[in-house]
Amino acid sequence: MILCLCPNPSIDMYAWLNTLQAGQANSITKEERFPGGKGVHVALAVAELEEQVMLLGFWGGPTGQWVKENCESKGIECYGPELKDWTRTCLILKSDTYFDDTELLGSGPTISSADFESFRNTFIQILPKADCITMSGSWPKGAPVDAYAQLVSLANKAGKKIFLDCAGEQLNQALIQKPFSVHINRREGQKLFEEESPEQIAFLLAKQCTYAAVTAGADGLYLVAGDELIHAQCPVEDVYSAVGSGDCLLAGLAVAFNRELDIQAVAQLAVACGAANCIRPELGLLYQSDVEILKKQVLINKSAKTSVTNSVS
Ligand SMILES: O=P(O)(O)OC[C@@]1(O)O[C@H](CO)[C@@H](O)[C@@H]1O
Repeated sequence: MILCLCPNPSIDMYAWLNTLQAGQANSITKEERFPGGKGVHVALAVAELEEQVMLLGFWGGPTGQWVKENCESKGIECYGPELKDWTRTCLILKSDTYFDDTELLGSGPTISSADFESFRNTFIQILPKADCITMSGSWPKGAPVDAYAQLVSLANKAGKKIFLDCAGEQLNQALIQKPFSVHINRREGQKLFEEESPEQIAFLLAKQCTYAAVTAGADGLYLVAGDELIHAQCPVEDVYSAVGSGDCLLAGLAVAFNRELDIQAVAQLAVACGAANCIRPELGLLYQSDVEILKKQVLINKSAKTSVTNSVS
């Protein structure tokens, strides 16, 4: 059983536009809605890979119910406090010709300390049922800055493997607790370590966790464990959208570790899941049939640590 946390779910809406001009009325020519928020995507991908899933989130108003019911219809067990404030909408502006995918991220409802306590208590209650835990995405306003750190500490004490994907101060605080696996993208790594190379970022990150996963867009995944580096890439043509592919990659990592696959097979499944999301129009979703085909196309390189120049604070 994999427990996925999504503190700030969303309705992700693709809005198609022919043009986009600030200060003008712009017509949306087509709109599509999907259940979203990083942890919701992870949970849906894990369910598609035929693992049992629990999903813990804050569910706000009718929009929150819509996301929750969508997940329940896929067999996902949903938990977490209900809020009066509505779950956010994240807009992904799409255009065939005019611009690249442009995201407008809602900030979501504001939670109280009682709401956070309720979330934390539910986490403690369901933790014994989980074999491993994914924690990903932002927190709603009002959450403590060490929200993930508190939950990582609880999960570590219970001996559960954590797969963490977050940014900023939540990440800094959580790293102090040494989560099992940390997943960041290259951009976040550059900010964190002032280092350009994804390999070096992964080695630096690996000082604070057992497995460090750094994604670099089309350049794939750099996965470091101790002195060992795996670089895995899955070349795909006709990328529809990369939004949500990091979430699907995280789902692949958690599922592969949970199945106790060897490290190369972990990297292979993870990048195939990320690529499977890119080729389909459904935002943040993947199909197992695509994953099986893409797994065979994954290119893997294994090497040992050479030199890391920066030091980690
Ligand atoms: O604000 P967060 O939670 O960090 O990220 C939100 C988000 O960008 O992440 C998903 C794509 O990865 C989308 O569902 C959503 O728009």
